Amino acid sequence: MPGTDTAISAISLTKRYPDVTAVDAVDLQVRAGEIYALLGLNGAGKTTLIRMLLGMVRPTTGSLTVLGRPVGTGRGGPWADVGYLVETPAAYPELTVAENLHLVRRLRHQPHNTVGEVIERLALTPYAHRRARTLSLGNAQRLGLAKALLHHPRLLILDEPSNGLDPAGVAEIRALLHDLATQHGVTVFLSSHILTEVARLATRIGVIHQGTLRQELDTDQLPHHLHRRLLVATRDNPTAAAVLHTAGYRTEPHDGALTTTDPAAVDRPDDIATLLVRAGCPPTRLTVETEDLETYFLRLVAPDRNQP
Ligand SMILES: Nc1ncnc2c1ncn2[C@@H]1O[C@H](COP(=O)(O)OP(=O)(O)OP(=O)(O)O)[C@@H](O)[C@H]1O
Repeated sequence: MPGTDTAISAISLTKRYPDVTAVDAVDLQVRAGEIYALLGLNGAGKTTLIRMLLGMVRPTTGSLTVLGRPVGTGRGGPWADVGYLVETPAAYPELTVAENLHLVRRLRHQPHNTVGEVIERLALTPYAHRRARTLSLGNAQRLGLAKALLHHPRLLILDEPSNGLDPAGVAEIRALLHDLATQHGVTVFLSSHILTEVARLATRIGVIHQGTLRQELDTDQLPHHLHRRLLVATRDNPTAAAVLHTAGYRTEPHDGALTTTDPAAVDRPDDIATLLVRAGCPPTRLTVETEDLETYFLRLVAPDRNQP
């Protein structure tokens, strides 16, 4: 049984469609107060998993509790404490932003002033009296987030919340979600296909690929997972390679230089420099390169894909 500090608990959660297993035996525990990012390529199973969390899609097998309550498609779930945004949010197109929010407010039994507050919080003040159908994609997304947040939920479940936002909007939403989690104890579960973005926001990342959860990692451990290599160039690379080989380092030629992933070399480039200077082959270039986050992500989810 999940404890009270568990916001989401899924055990062997599976959704099979006739042609594809969209989510395949996923075990997931999200702790209260975490910002958990589900990361995956298009078609990985993110939306299906999120729809199951919200009771919009019935799992084929597996069990699921949200805020300690079993999720069914009927009434009586944890929904009063949950805010959500799934794909491009729907709004009444002929109603204004404020009117749309007042409708949600009445359904959620919230006081009148919550609408003004959430409009301000989501930087929607200039658009409050614009019809929803005239909003840009980014502002429609903001309206969707406003609807999700209006009733001060304890858990936010967001499918691609940065979808359609420009870089300033992405940064704003990131700051907002960070503030909700750290200052107000809100648990945030979100999906994304952009590792660089979630790496700046999430406390934990789950990588989903072809319906299975391939890896979970704490974001602060991310640097330890990135591949590193030492790149060294000299005026005579074949001789340098021979010197390093004799000293026990395996190198490979790369673009006018030599590279090695040997941790002893990557951690101590000064040793390599000393060795080469003593052999009369001083380095003209010596750098440690760290894999970028996107390359790491692709390596995790699609090792068979051609990478640059
Ligand atoms: N209602 C459905 N009927 C049949 N197959 C479906 C259905 N919904 C999703 N799928 C399939 O399940 C798989 C996972 O889809 P899903 O939408 O969950 O992925 P996703 O990670 O959210 O992708 P994206 O980033 O493109 O939104 C895909 O192969 C998709 O075609």
